[in-house]
Amino acid sequence: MSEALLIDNLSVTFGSFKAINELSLYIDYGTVRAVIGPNGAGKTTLLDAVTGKSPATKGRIILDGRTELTELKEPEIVLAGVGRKFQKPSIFEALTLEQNLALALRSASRSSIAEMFHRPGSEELARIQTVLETIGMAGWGDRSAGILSHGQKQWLEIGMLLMQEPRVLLLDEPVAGMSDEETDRTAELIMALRTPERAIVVIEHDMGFVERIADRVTVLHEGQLLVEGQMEAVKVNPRVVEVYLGR
Ligand SMILES: Nc1ncnc2c1ncn2[C@@H]1O[C@H](COP(=O)(O)OP(=O)(O)OP(=O)(O)O)[C@@H](O)[C@H]1O
Repeated sequence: MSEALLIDNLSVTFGSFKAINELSLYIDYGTVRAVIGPNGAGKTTLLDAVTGKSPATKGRIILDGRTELTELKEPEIVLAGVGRKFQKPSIFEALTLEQNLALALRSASRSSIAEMFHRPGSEELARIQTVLETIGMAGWGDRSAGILSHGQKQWLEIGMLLMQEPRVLLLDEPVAGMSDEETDRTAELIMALRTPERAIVVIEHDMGFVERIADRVTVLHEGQLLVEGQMEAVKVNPRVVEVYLGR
């Protein structure tokens, strides 16, 4: 099987500054990859390049062995199978969970506001129920998203991504601001989302969380790959301790 995501000699430049500097890595289906590193290492920029938010200056980003993402626009990248969760949830608090999930199905194609009031068909309703179960919120479909806790809002947003059935799921600091219990549940959710048809990439500063979920860890430093491997080896690597963990 092809890699879910192949990053090949990627550079992203802002003016004369190289936020990503000739970076190569690949991520297999069925795995969770954590991307760690100090502030400014280029982690968010890497996700921005994958999703088309920041254009690559050089290099290739290949989805599923065939789709060159650097040639696509942001909505096309979503439709190609890349879902991204930003740190701050972008749910609609005035709508119910079900309406949020229904909307997520159409938002990638940038439909009109009128779509908000479209009534979902039976197939769509079934998908919404499955997603609500996956995120541990079965039976909550008709509740307002505005009443959710911080953690629940994050899970709803992950649910909104799942409506698109992404092959690559990108999560930017998914447990920032969460309680220990919410963090535990998020780790369980991510493990449940790790299927053979999907790859998950997580940027995170919570090393305990990374240790629990990551099959492999990529350490970035100044836009380049510092070290890659399993967390047990990465966390005792002297270079990683020097630039990141030991600080
Ligand atoms: N749009 C932009 N214009 C100019 N510089 C940028 C832009 N986006 C990011 N940078 C710079 O690129 C570098 C990498 O930033 P990035 O946000 O990718 O780091 P990070 O590893 O995600 O850091 P953090 O852990 O703080 O989120 C930083 O020096 C940042 O200031």
